[in-house]
Amino acid sequence: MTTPTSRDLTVTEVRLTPILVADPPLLNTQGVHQPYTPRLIVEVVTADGTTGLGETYGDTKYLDLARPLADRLVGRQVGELNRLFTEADEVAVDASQVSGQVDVGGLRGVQTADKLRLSVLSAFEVACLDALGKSLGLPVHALLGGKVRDAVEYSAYLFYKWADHPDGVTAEKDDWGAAVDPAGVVEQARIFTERYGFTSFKLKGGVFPPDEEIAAVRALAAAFPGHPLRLDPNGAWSVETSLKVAGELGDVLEYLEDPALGTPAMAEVAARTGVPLATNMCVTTFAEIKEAFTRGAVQVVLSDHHYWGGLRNTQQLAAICRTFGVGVSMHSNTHLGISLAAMTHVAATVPDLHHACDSHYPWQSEDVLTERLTFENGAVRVSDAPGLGVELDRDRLEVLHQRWLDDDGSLRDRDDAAAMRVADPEWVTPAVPRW
Ligand SMILES: O=C([O-])C(=O)C[C@H](O)[C@@H](O)C(=O)[O-]
Ligand SMILES: [Mg+2]
Repeated sequence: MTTPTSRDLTVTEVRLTPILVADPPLLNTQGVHQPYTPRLIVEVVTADGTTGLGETYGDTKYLDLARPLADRLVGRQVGELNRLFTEADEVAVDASQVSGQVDVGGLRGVQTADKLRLSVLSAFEVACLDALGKSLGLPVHALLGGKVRDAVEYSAYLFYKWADHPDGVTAEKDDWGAAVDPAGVVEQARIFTERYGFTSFKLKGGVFPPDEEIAAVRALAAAFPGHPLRLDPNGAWSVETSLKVAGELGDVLEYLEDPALGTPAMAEVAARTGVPLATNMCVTTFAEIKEAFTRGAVQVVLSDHHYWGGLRNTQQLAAICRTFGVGVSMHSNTHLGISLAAMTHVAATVPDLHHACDSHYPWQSEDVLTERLTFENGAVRVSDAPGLGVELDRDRLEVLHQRWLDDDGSLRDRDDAAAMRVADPEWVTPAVPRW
């Protein structure tokens, strides 16, 4: 009989490294992406020398919470995941950071103290699971109950886009070219299929008047007949505009994502169209589920382990969705490979995942991993290596952290409207509904 090796999984250190990563000039209803976007890399180190990795938003209000939460983790066992949540509840959130605030990109739904805590906590939970998995020799999906699929399908995340950031702005060059009309969107979709094999397409809308976006989706439908298509204007439309778009695109859309803002408007749209509605804006917290589901406001919830508070909460969300007959898939914000790995592990464990998940990863030319994750036929293979199955490139981390240190503060909080004002000084965040 073999004696189990004793491992000391006490957390001895939590390293927090804010970084700025290159982001192309992607357009959304708020404005344009900054040339560099903030992320926070979390490393949880245990007494047996294992390091677990996590990643979350890197804006100041997330960083301000991360330090007190990290301090509470030291001395705990990495397996004490439930306690993370009770500890987090005790960390105060500055009310001015949340009350009445639109989030940093204006795109992530309601702001609450709890959601802010959960967004930070998600990175700690993932890092603890990574450390635990590495130490036990088990992949994260096994710690979550095991995978039900070997690969997770993602969709091409199409954006209206300028060829370059505005003149005079320091930025990394990208090779995607511009996409500001239907032909440009179709060309971008072709590049996505050639490079990554995606077969579903989501267009980020709310940028141009709805007729132009309808034309772009029609052009996609003609170029990729029968492929699942989605359009997401981030709540930029009125109920009547949403219904007009649903009427014109109903035959080609897999779903319409957050056409109008908030549960009442979504419920009204849902009641008057047969096109399924998806959301990552009106249901982003457990508290919002009851009203939205009982009113039939959404047919697909796009989970996001960052703002739902980690991988296990994502599984709980999926179970609630299943109970109500609501579909589940995944939302994505500008993220790196650690989060893509985490998304892939949890997605692999969700039995009824019937839609390809979103991922911004192809837009992120920079990462902190020794090896980038890859898409094959539009899917990421589920790693069976211990933990998340990714490795930190400390030199890259240092370079991207140095960029954050060198920044004068103007890029440390994502602000798409401010980035737009560089090109158009008159730009103000559009009032909603915009159309
Ligand atoms: O609704 C969505 O899918 C998003 O908000 C994803 C991203 O935030 C995207 O819109 C962006 O970064 O411009
Ligand atoms: Mg969305």
